[in-house]
Amino acid sequence: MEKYERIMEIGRGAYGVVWKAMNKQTGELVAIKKLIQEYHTAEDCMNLREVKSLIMANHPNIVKLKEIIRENNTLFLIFECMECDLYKFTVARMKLFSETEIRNLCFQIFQGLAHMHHKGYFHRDLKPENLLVSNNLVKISDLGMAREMNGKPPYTHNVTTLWYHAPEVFLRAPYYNSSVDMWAAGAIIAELFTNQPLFQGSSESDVMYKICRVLGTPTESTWFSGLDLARNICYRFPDFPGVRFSELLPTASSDAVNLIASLLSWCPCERPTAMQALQHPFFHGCYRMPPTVRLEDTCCNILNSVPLVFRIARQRELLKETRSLRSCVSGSERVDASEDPIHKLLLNPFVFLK
Ligand SMILES: Nc1ncnc2c1ncn2[C@@H]1O[C@H](COP(=O)(O)OP(=O)(O)OP(=O)(O)O)[C@@H](O)[C@H]1O
Repeated sequence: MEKYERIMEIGRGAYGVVWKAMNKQTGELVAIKKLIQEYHTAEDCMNLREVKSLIMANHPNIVKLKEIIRENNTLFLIFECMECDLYKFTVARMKLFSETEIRNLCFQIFQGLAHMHHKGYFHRDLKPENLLVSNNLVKISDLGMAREMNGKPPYTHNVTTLWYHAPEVFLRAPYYNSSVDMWAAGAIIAELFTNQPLFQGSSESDVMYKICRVLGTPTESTWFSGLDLARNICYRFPDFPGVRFSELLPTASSDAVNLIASLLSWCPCERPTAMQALQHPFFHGCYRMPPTVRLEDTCCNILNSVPLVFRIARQRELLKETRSLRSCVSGSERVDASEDPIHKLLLNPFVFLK
C-alpha cells in the first residue's frame, strides 16, 4: 500500500472505510476501501462477492475496480475515485433536480443495471449512497450485496437501508431476482423529484406500511403471490386505497409518473426490466451507449492478491489476447463486451491455476 498516499476519509459503511488517496507514482486519485473482515488467502479474496461481481461488471456506469491489495490479511479494494455519492450530492445542491437532470441520471443507472443483470448479477442494495457521481456521470457502486441470479435461495435479509427494499424482500420471499433492483430504482427516481425518500420507515413493518399507503393494499389481481407470502409469515397488510403518483410527484411529467408507477408495481414480474426501462418514452431521445468495453479497462491489475507466478502467466495470456483482439478490431479500440475474450477470461480468474 506504500504506493498510495491517503488524503482523507470519504465514506464509511457496514463493510469498510473508504479513503480518497493518490497513487504516488502516477498522481492518479483513487478511492481505497479497506474491508473490516480479514482475508487469509488469495482464494478468499477472489471469492468475495464484491470482487467477483465487479470483475464481471466492466461498464462505464459501474464503478471500476482498479486493483486488489492484500496486506497482513487486510484487503484493500482500489477503485476509480468519484466526486461523491448521490445522497451527498443531493444534500449539497439544496435544490430540486430538473426533469432533464433526472432523466440523465436515471438513464445511466438503468444502463449500469441492464449490463449487470445481463451478466447474471443483481445488486440487492441499490440506494443513493451506492450511486456515485462525478460531473454528469453516474456509476453504480458497492456490489458487496450483489448476487448471482442463479445463486441458491434463501437469500439473507440482513438489510442495511430499508427504504429502497422491495416488498417481496420484507415478506421473506424464498426467491427474488433483479426486479428488486428495479423497485429500488423506482423509489430513487421518485425521491429525485422531491428530495424526500418515498418510503422512509424506521423498521421493516414501518416501510411496508408506507408502501401500502402509497400503492394501496395489494389484492389478488395486483399481487396474488404476495398474499401467499404474507399468509406464510402471518403478516396482515394495512388497509389503504392508495395515492396517485401524479399527486405525490406534481412536478413529474406523465411519462415519468408512468415509469415510476410501473417500477413500483407490487408484483415483481410486472416491473419492467432495466432494458425495457431504457426503452420507456421517458427516455426517448436519450442516446444509449452500446455494450462496449475499452480494451485497456479490462486489463486493469485485478490480480494483485494472486501469487506472482500465476499473475505473470495470466498477464502474458491477457497480453496475447489483447494483441490478437487488437488486430481483429482493425483500428478500433472498442469491442462488443459479449465477444470480448479478455472479458470472458476475467469471469474465471483462476483459469491459469489449472
Ligand atoms: N469510488 C468511490 N469514489 C468516491 N466515493 C466513494 C467511492 N466508493 C465509496 N465511496 C464513498 O464511501 C461510502 C461507503 O462506501 P461503500 O458503500 O462501498 O461501503 P460499504 O461498507 O460497502 O457500505 P454499505 O454499508 O452501504 O454496504 C459511499 O457511500 C461513498 O460515499
